[in-house]
Amino acid sequence: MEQGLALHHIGVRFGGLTALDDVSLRVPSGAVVGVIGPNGAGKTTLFNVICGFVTPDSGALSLDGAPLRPRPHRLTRLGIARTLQGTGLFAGLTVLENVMAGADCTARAGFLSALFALPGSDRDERRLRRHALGILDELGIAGHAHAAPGTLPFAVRQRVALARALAARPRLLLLDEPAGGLGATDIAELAELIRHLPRRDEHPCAVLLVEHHMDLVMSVCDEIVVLDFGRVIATGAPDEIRDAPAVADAYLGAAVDEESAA
Ligand SMILES: Nc1ncnc2c1ncn2[C@@H]1O[C@H](COP(=O)(O)OP(=O)(O)OP(=O)(O)O)[C@@H](O)[C@H]1O
Repeated sequence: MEQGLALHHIGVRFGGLTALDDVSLRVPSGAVVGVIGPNGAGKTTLFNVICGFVTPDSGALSLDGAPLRPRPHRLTRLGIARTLQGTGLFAGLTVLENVMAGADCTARAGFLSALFALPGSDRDERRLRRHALGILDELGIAGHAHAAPGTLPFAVRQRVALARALAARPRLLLLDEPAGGLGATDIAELAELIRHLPRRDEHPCAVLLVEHHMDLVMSVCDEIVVLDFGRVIATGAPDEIRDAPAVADAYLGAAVDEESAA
């Protein structure tokens, strides 16, 4: 049986506009797969299909060979976690509490009862706290556990958002433009972190990365899928994608369009 996520011939239309057209791709367990493409190519729509925010008009998804009908509130239970553009952290909670809140549904019940000091929740809370601290430590930000997210630099907040997603012990992590707003050093560190995710000692997870930042995608992905006008125009290893004429054409076309619009 094929392990991992697969999209089979996905089509999405918004009125008369075809946002995704016959898109197929795989994210095998243990792999980092990138989705790139010029503005409007369909990357966010693809992400939204996998998260269940957008229901495809045609095609199907599968997880470990079984049919998958994603719903945003059930993703965690399926072993899928995501980070969104921006960090989306809870401003009123500490870093540690934010990460504890990302744990799975059973644990989250523990977290909520702990938050409201319900009886019998101490053991759950200690277990959750240990788990969350372990992830903060793994991501090199344990020193910020008791800080309010708003007091921290953006790059650290991004890591907290990643830690919160990992707290749910996902087998697949969806990253939506994680390099947005980061400088070159932060991006290099993020690349190292992403490469580490499928090799974690506990709970290794595959990654689907939707990203504009080409250097990051080229340096972390095992495979890259290139979208243009909603269609897959190339799939391959970073070296193959870098040299593919269709990819250069798509980006060049987009650059020319932007220039003439300006
Ligand atoms: N909810 C929507 N209703 C109508 N059209 C939409 C909707 N969402 C996206 N589109 C259109 O679908 C196409 C694909 O958009 P999408 O946001 O998926 O592209 P993208 O590759 O993520 O672009 P960017 O890199 O600019 O974020 C675009 O033409 C966009 O205008």
